[in-house]
Amino acid sequence: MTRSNKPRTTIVIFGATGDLAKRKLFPSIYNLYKKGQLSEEFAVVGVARRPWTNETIRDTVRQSLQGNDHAAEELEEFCSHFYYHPFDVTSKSSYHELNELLTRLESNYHIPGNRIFYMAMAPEFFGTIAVNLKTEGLTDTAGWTRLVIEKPFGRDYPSAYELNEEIRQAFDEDQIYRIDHYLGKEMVQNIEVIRFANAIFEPLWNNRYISNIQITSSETLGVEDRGGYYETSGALRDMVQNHMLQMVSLLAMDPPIRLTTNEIRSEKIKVLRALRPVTGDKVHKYFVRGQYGPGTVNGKEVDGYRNEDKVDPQSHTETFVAGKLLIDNHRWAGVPFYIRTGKRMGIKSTKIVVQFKELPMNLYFDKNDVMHPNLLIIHIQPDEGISLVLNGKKIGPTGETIPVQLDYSNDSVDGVNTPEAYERLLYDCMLGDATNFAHWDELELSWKYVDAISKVWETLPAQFPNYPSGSMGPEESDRLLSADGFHWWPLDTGK
Ligand SMILES: NC(=O)C1=CN([C@@H]2O[C@H](COP(=O)(O)OP(=O)(O)OC[C@H]3O[C@@H](n4cnc5c(N)ncnc54)[C@H](OP(=O)(O)O)[C@@H]3O)[C@@H](O)[C@H]2O)C=CC1
Ligand SMILES: O=C1O[C@H](COP(=O)(O)O)[C@@H](O)[C@H](O)[C@H]1O
Repeated sequence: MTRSNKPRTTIVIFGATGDLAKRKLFPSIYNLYKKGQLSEEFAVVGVARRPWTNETIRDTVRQSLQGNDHAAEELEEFCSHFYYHPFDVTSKSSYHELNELLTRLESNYHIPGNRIFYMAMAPEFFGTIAVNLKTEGLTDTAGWTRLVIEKPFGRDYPSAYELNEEIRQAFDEDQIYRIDHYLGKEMVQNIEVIRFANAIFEPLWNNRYISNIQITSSETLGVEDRGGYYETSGALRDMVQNHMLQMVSLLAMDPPIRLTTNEIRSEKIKVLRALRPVTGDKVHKYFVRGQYGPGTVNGKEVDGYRNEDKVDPQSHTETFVAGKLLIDNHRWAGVPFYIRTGKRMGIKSTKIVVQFKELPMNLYFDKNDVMHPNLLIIHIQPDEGISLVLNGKKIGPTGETIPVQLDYSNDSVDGVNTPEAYERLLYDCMLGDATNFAHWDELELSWKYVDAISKVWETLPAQFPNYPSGSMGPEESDRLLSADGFHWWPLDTGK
């Protein structure tokens, strides 16, 4: 790896004492370090209110890496690059002191003023911090400065717009890296390759050959300790506005003319522009919401959502969403994209199933009434891979057809341990590659799409809870597909 692939950088983590930093960011930075993707000359500065010291943050980093395979000496060397700065987001002097620390570290580590500011604290501070970074001179360096913004980016279009305007006072669009961690997942990134590097798929990737596409992201966990946040969000804002619509865009976009950030983003944006808005009465026809009640998940009895910590016992917040999306363009007219996501479901799985249309005529009608449709399954997590379901001859004299499956699994490739989404995204940010981050135009369109749905849901209380924990969501979700003559493919299809 050449030096240009490992820019000398300081990473400033706002919210370094929090959960995200400990669970995702520290281990990701460590993995980059171990793989040699970080320059030896780097510094990480943790910022939060708690009166921690450099030693406290280094201890926390050590704890967060427990269970990782590492040599003690290597770990100590890694931790020595971590610094802590107690901070008040509204105090100018906090920014001045931080700037002094950064300047000192840049001199010690020969870092040419490259700074990543990572916003990992409550979203209400994102705008204030961004503006202060500019006004107090922290973006005024000899190198580049980039702002990484965690979700949620607003809670609807107006609040997202306001936040964006605030941030744009301080950073240009090309300096802003809005995280959608699904875009860092190995198999989400593979969607593009499967589509654009295989002659057998792209010619069929349209409404002549595909009957429907199903995207499921189901979780077995409930809201855990995030009840407070989730009450203001719900599954539509938490998962659909970002991760689910990002996957729809990647599946539906036209081939970009080049694999550059701008060309890819431009094609994804066209998909979001072509989404048929779901408004008024249509919301009940095209979207289903659910909330989990008590039940059994992985053999364990669990409470319903309304009994979770920091949740209103009468809450109308949805923990499940299924929807039918239509894309009004030549390629996709008439092809439903079904999405489904929920908490406390029977299985943890993110999967895409592309169902191809039937052949015009079934030559094997006397042996099989119905032929199994061809399926392309993209396994995103926890297993990573691709399956193709074809029809073959059943062994023996009957001449019947049976579905046969070709499987590729990332796990079966020797020595492959696919990087964590955060690891990949941090590295992209260091390299200045914003392809796998959300552009403002994508946020604008996706918020407007989901706002129309939440507007209707907010006016009409739901009959909650309407699915037991451990199930696959409310029955209406099945009816959404059966009304069109389809069904959700079981999540163990292609395993
Ligand atoms: N945790 C996760 O898995 C995920 C989190 N996110 C997003 O990441 C962000 C952080 O989440 P998470 O780590 O879970 O949150 P936590 O509540 O665990 O941490 C919040 C952090 O912000 C700091 N903080 C809070 N108020 C202030 C303040 N006034 N001045 C300075 N620091 C402050 C806290 O430290 P202190 O109390 O010491 O000041 C703490 O370090 C949120 O936007 C969240 O939505 C996104 C996806 C997943
Ligand atoms: O962004 C979020 O994603 C997680 C699910 O992520 P995954 O990588 O485990 O699929 C979800 O639990 C959380 O509520 C949401 O904020």
